This record gives sequence, structure tokens and C-alpha cells, in this order.
Amino acid sequence: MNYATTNQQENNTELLGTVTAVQANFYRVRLANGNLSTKESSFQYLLCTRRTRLKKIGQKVMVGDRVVIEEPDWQDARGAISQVLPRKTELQRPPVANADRILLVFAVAEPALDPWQLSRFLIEAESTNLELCLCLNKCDLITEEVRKQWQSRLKDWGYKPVLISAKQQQGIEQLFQLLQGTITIVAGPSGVGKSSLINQLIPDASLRVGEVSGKLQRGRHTTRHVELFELPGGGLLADSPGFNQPDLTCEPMQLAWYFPEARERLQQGICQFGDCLHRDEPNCVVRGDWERYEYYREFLEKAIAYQKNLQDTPDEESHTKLKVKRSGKAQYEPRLATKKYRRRSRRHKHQSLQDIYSDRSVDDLDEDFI
Ligand SMILES: Nc1nc2c(ncn2[C@@H]2O[C@H](COP(=O)(O)OP(=O)(O)OP(=O)(O)O)[C@@H](O)[C@H]2O)c(=O)[nH]1
Ligand SMILES: [Zn+2]
Repeated sequence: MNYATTNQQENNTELLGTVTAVQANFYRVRLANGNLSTKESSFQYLLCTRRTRLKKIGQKVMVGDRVVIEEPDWQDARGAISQVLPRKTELQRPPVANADRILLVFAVAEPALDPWQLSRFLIEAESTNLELCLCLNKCDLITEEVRKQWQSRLKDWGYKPVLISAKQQQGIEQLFQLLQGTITIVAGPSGVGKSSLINQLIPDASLRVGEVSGKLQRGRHTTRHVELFELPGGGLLADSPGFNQPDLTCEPMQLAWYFPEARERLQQGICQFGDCLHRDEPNCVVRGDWERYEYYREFLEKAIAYQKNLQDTPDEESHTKLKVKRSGKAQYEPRLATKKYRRRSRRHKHQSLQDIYSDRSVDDLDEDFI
């Protein structure tokens, strides 16, 4: 028995922890023996279930959630989650609660840095409203001059990138400082060096693989599966398979706010029309001579097309839907046609979005989807 930790219970204080992985109905919880910024990474983990009461009230438990644990069984490292503390932030793709920041990783070469692709990812990251840190990797492959060119170009976009080389371990210390004591989600396209960077940040590979249960092992590339890994200097890091194909699913009216250049203009002036989409409207403060304005126009058309498609064809895509019963059994049922004149509930709209953009498989489903 671990007396050091049980003391917390004897003192009548709650046993608190952070959920670092979720699979089916099990939650791996890192106990809070101190705060996130502690230098000692001697955290204890419990494999927990969720109290029936939480299921009944529909309280979901997400990775990143701060939870209260009851009846810890120290011998078998088990427990039960009895309460989920209020979330600071909540992200759907990847599903992470209380994340502080997105660390968007791109490479300056191999593959070549494509401003259009970078912008797609930036928009996706901006739309989360989390703090955004842009990290440019593989700086060992370019000259000082090219480095400066990128820095200056990105400054005009409104970003101050952290330049690193995971291979030559340059700039890693700067990132360590930044990530300390916070929950960060790593995102970026394939091949830019995310894994190499994570290996630098968390050199002890055993920290990256769930030790509690074989079921919690890494490597399931579904948008639903996400895991938090402990940084040796304190803080938690999540890889984000669900963040790798950004779609322009935001409200067209919101899009301009996700471009720092446009945001600045909107903060300094007012368009004549309240519903200005900053295309050809008279007296628009956003339209103008800034590098990414053309991207804005292009992304806007995509966002409009996406919203239109969502309104027109939510039910025609599939004539069946997956229904998960209270017993946990899943079965396909015919979809009912949505009556054109019936207003769809917000909850329904929300679910449609998720259905279209999650690649979850039947065995990923749990009772949260009832
Ligand atoms: N020159 C150079 N190569 C790097 C650097 N970082 C990573 N690489 C190489 O880039 C390739 C891709 O690196 P990964 O870490 O697998 O990239 P990733 O982003 O995790 O890729 P996915 O797993 O496909 O998402 C590997 O061959 C790495 O050796 C760097 O700083 N400099
Ligand atoms: Zn405008």
C-alpha cells in the first residue's frame, strides 16, 4: 500500500488526477501528487472506471479531464472516477479537455514549406481558440538567409515561429520552457518531424507507452484515440492524429477572425455591413493588400460550400445509422428522412458534424454515444 498517497484521503482531501488515456470504458488517470510543473515525474497511475452515476447523468470523461477518484485499490492500481471537474477548454478533434495550446509543427524543407497548406493548418488551429505556437522544424536544411526570409514573411502573417532542428537538437530547450506545466497538443502534416520532436522532448520511450494496460497502447490512428504523455520537465503532451487533415468547417462569418492580419483590421476598423464577408462589399476594412487575402477568399468559398452541403444533405449520405443501445450493443437502423420544414436540434447538428468527420469504428464506441 502506498501510504504517501493514502494520506491525502485520511486528511479528508479528495484524490485528484488527470485522465491521460481513454479506451472503451477504462480511463488511465495520473494522480496529482503536486502540480503539473513539478520537476519530479514520479506520478502514480490508476486504471479507473466511471461511476454509474456519471453515466446516468451523461457526464463524459475525456483525456485531459481533472477528476476525483474514489475507492482507490492501491494493490491493483485501480479506482473509480466519481466526479469530473469543470473544464477550462474542450476540443472535439482530437477530443482533449483542458488543453492550453496547440504546437503546430511544419518543416522548412523536405517536404518544402507550402504556405497554402500551412495556412489551412493555421486556420484549423486558430479555430480552437487555444494558444497557438508555430514551430518550424528541419532548420538544419536551410541557410540563415532563408530562415530570416521565413521569419519575416510569417511576421507579416502575424506569427513568430520557433525555429528548431529535431535532428540537431536545436531550439528544443526553448520549447521545453514553453511547454512546462501545461497541456499541449502537437499537430502538423505527415513527415515534418513530429515524432522526432516528441522523441527529443520525451527521451524516455517508456513514458510514451501506456504501462497500465495493454489495451491502452499507442498506435490507433483514429480521431477518437488520443493520449497524453508526460514531459520530463513537467507538463503533458498529446499527439493528435485527428488534427492532420484540416477541413474548413468553420462558420464563414468567423473565418476572417482566424487570420491574424484580418483580425487586426477588424479590431481597428468596422466594415459598413455587419454581415460583411469581406469579398466585394463596399467599405470593407478587411479586403486589401495583404499576402494571404487570396487564401482568405479561397477558404471562404470552401467554408460556404461546406456549410451549404451540411444543410442540404445531412441524411442522404447514408440510409442507415449506427445506434448504440444502453446494453452497449450496436446495430444499424434505417435513417428517417428529415422533414424539410422541421428545425433540426442543435444537438443533432453537432452530431452530424462529428459523424462525418470522425473515422471511429464500431469498437471505438462506448456508451457515450447513446
Ligand atoms: N534534416 C532533418 N530531418 C529531420 C528532422 N526531424 C525529422 N527529420 C526526418 O524527417 C523524417 C520524418 O520524421 P518523423 O519524425 O517521422 O515525422 P512525423 O511528422 O512524425 O511523420 P508522421 O509519422 O508521418 O506523421 C524522418 O526521416 C526524420 O529523420 C530535422 O530536424 N532535420
Ligand atoms: Zn468586410
